[in-house]
Amino acid sequence: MNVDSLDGRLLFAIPKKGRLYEKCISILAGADIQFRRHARLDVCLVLNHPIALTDHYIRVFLPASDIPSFVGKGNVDLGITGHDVILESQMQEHVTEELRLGFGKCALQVQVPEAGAIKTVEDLAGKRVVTSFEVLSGEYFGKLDDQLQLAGDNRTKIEYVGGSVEAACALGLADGIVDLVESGDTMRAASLHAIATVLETEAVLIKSRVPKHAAHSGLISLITNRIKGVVAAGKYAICQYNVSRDRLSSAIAITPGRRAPTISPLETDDWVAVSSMVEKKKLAQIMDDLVATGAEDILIFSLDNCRV
Ligand SMILES: Nc1ncnc2c1ncn2[C@@H]1O[C@H](COP(=O)(O)OP(=O)(O)OP(=O)(O)O)[C@@H](O)[C@H]1O
Ligand SMILES: O=P(O)(O)OC[C@H]1O[C@H](OP(=O)(O)OP(=O)(O)O)[C@H](O)[C@@H]1O
Repeated sequence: MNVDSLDGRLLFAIPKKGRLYEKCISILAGADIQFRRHARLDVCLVLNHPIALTDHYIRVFLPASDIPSFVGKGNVDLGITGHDVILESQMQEHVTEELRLGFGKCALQVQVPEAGAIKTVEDLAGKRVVTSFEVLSGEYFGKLDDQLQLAGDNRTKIEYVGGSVEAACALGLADGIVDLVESGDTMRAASLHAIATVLETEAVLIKSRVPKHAAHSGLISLITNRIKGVVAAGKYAICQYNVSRDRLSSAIAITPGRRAPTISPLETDDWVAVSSMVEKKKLAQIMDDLVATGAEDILIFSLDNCRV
């Protein structure tokens, strides 16, 4: 593909590797945006789109950490990356976070050796901190140093490393680190523990505040709505059950739905069937409560996709 073929097309960046990659691919597959990626080529044409999209849309694979600045400067129209990465690259004024995507959830935490003398961030202030997040860590310890009135050489020393941050204390490079924690396995394996949280983060869909092509705005909304549908389908399920009319109001209070539940008559006069959207993470409690209220034949259906 030559560079001219990018002209006028909508560009959508997703991380080329790493923690967010697989989920991004499955979200875009759910939005029915198909593509073929050639070996060693980080730009690829979308294959399948309905007439309005054909030849207007290109997927670009970039390092997660570069996506905010490409989108923020308007070179790329849409992107998926971590909220943490947007703040670290100081692009929050230049992009809008359109949608939280519900994956890539973790926390940026201050960590120190479990067995060491440092127990609090105040103990760590003024010492050496190693991190890949030097902007966010600099802001965090800058405020702390100010509060503790540390000046000059007594202020916290932040040093950047590109990876394996968790090894820095054991190697004698740092007194503490700032790094991402999800399960805590990496932290525990390095005999570290967290003493403060700098930031909670998850993957987000972003768009530029300064788009280069105003003509893309319709396509951007269409893609955003498709992705919203895929994300909502992952969050909700359909709950269907039968309940007697005299218990209907208490059952509806348990499953109010997004707008309202669908209620259908059954052949038996005094019973109805109820169908309602429910949050997946509340399913077990909802089913317990429905049983307790007298509902029967409770069925849960997964959603493949939706528009809500
Ligand atoms: N353990 C984790 N659990 C959940 N999300 C994570 C985790 N680690 C990283 N992330 C999210 O994924 C983003 C990219 O992290 P990842 O470690 O995959 O980057 P990478 O591809 O190795 O980095 P780079 O492209 O800068 O080399 C992070 O900024 C964060 O938002
Ligand atoms: O709490 P956990 O579940 O162990 O996750 C945390 C780890 O995940 C990330 O690194 P990743 O494994 O993506 O590799 P990287 O260090 O090469 O970025 C992060 O930098 C931590 O090291």
